[in-house]
Amino acid sequence: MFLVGLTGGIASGKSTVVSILRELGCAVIDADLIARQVVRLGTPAYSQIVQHFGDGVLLVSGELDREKLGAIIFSDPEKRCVINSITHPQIRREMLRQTLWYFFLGYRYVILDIPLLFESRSMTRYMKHTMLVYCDPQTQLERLMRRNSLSRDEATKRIAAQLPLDSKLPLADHVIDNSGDRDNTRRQVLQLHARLESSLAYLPVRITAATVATGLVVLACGLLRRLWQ
Ligand SMILES: Nc1ncnc2c1ncn2[C@@H]1O[C@H](COP(=O)(O)OP(=O)(O)OP(=O)(O)O)[C@@H](O)[C@H]1O
Repeated sequence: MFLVGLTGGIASGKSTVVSILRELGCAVIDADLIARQVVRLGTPAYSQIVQHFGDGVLLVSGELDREKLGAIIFSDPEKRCVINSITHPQIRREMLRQTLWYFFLGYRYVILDIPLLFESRSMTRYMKHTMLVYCDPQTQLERLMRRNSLSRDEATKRIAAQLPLDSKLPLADHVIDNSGDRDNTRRQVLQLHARLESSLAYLPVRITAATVATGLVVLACGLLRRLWQ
């Protein structure tokens, strides 16, 4: 098995591409969803964040106020480090757990949907391939304005808060250009999926796992035989 990191920019079409991949039966791990799950009420990360930042970051329901936390992360690098040091290990652990699950289910490759893959850098080393969901700046702006009912100015500000999509192009192994219609995007996704499915890159991990498993079985059999003698 091998890992494929999927990324893009705000409103570039990541969810659209992920839903096509899921329709094709691909294994997709959603980093954003995991990031929300690890800070749910009652989780260890939730308790640590409340301990550190106080009740001021809570909603009346007792859940974390994600907007407030987002503002802290955005404006204060030191506090951002604290929040990351609390949440990142939990997020990685859950990603690893899901990856292993898909490995045991026999998937050849697993897609990790990580919106800030290239910004955070630490995850790229685990990816055999990276996939960028791209769309041209004008289309990105129009889609963001339409989807979030934003003015041109507001949408421009949100896009400017991220690395420009064009600067991510040279970092990606594969680019899905989502500037056109959905059928066009679907065709590109089908092509890439076929390429990844036919790749033999999944073999080394499978062979290593099979060798280790065989070794463990032989060892266990040897030990049992000794115990019986
Ligand atoms: N090829 C396309 N043609 C027309 N509209 C599209 C196309 N791809 C995506 N859209 C629309 O553009 C908007 C953004 O797409 P999507 O939600 O997939 O992007 P995203 O990268 O997941 O966004 P974000 O990370 O900001 O949540 C949505 O309203 C979606 O319906």
